[in-house]
Amino acid sequence: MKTTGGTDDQKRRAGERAADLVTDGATVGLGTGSTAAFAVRAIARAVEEDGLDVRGVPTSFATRELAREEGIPLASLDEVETVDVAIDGADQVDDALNAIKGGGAAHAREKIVDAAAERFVVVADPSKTAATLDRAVPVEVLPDARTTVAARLRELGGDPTLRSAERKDGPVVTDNGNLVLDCEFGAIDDPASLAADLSATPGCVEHGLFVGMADEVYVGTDDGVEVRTRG
Ligand SMILES: O=C[C@H](O)[C@H](O)[C@H](O)COP(=O)(O)O
Repeated sequence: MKTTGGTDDQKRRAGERAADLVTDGATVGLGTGSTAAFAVRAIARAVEEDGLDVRGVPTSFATRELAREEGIPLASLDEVETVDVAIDGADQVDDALNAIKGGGAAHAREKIVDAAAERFVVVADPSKTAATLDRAVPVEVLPDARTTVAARLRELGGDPTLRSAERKDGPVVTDNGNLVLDCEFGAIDDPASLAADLSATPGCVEHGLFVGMADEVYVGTDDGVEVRTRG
């Protein structure tokens, strides 16, 4: 379930500008998705061409593969306690820098890495920005809990749909072996309250609401990068 309408040039500008934040010796959270991939490639170029000394912490199988191919030294999630800077994409970002993530079903690991970061930078294109979050919220669930979690999501006013795989029969299975319910809530006026309700639902492994986490959002435009900062 991808919801992107930006251009590659917009995404590239955002990703490459964010990659400039990475300094020598840093532990870097490597986000997932088409926008974060531009940052991953830019970091890899700095490693190869400038001898930048980093270790990357990938947030998904796909990002680990990309970073490995591009030659970024890696550490796995269970080897790090803190991350200096995390650069990650988003499906939607509101004016308060709250985000919906998980269009690629990577939000559980992304949230762990992004929350461990001293500085968490979202990279996006203008199609991702909105005054109020209103896209479907991905909810990763233990497979056996999908029915009870779906019932709870309906109690919370949502309309959940089991995410289907595009190129195989059956559902999407996350990197963690779980399923994803995409839940429409309409306009989300109080993301913090909804996030707390989702986190308190037994069987919900992680949801895609990233509330109060991003320090900055870099929005790539047709001629530059707009930097939005918390506060
Ligand atoms: O699970 C995937 C992630 O949350 C992505 O960061 C998000 O879906 C944005 O991806 P993209 O930059 O490809 O739109």
